[in-house]
Amino acid sequence: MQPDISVKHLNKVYADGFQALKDINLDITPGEIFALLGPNGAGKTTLISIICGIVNLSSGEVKAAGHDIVRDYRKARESIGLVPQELNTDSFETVWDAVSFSRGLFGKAPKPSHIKKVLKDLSLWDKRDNRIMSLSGGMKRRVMIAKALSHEPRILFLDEPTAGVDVELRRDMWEMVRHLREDGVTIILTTHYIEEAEEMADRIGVIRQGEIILVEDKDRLMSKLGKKELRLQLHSPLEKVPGELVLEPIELSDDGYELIYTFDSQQEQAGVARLLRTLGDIGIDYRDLKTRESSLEEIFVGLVHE
Ligand SMILES: Nc1ncnc2c1ncn2[C@@H]1O[C@H](COP(=O)(O)OP(=O)(O)OP(=O)(O)O)[C@@H](O)[C@H]1O
Repeated sequence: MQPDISVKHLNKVYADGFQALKDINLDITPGEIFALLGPNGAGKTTLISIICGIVNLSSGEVKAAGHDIVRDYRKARESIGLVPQELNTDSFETVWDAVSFSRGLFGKAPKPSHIKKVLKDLSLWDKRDNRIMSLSGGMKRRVMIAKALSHEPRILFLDEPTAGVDVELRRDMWEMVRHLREDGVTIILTTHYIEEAEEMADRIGVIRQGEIILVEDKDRLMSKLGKKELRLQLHSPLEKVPGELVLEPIELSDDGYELIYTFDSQQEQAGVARLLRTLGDIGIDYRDLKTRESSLEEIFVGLVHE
């Protein structure tokens, strides 16, 4: 299957000589939700802006829906909807007019049925005759998405879609993004809320100092790099980790009532079984046992600080 976005050996050096992107290679598959994670200044916006034709590339090749973004700019751009980080919505226009106008910018003939569907999908239909400036922040954000979808793009970029929105609205946005995917839209989002990537993404790319350091299926990433923790609450406190267990990745809590065993998801079964057997052999009783998996956030922090 031809990727919806194909980036090959992409480099970006800004006019001041700063190299913001270094040999980026990335393919985005049709219909996936791809989350691009990286610390501030890693190059996320630069990468998105190049794919969307807002910033010029220095070298390399980028295609969107099979069209080269330099040689075939119009076709490439037409296939993309972009919801930028900055809200640009201090407008006297009505929601309906603004969204219809955006479609016109791509040279597409008016299609009120599509505008109506987009506004309904984004719960903006009741607000269609309201001026944008009179809407709440959350509604304005929806208008930005509606504008980005007005010309029926097959690829949607969301740059920090939920920055500064409250938890409830964030959940609404996630729901909306899932619906878009069900409609067949390919979605690429950048986010600082790692929980957002964990919740939504099929695949995750991590960018650090202009380089993509990892691209991985989310579930595989979490099972590959994630750690699990097993906490055993003991009946009576221990003074130190028993000699039989000192070679294991095990710690004793300060009060002596808890043994904490950390293990890779892959080693799981053998290690835990051995541990529990040993505890039985040496007569240590526990009254409760809890496991915890590391979150994507912990994995991410580990990756970017390596
Ligand atoms: N026009 C420019 N000229 C020179 N350097 C720039 C320019 N735009 C961005 N940069 C630099 O390129 C690097 C990447 O910036 P970019 O905005 O792409 O990062 P980001 O990952 O999107 O960060 P954030 O999460 O803060 O939005 C930063 O060091 C930034 O200072």
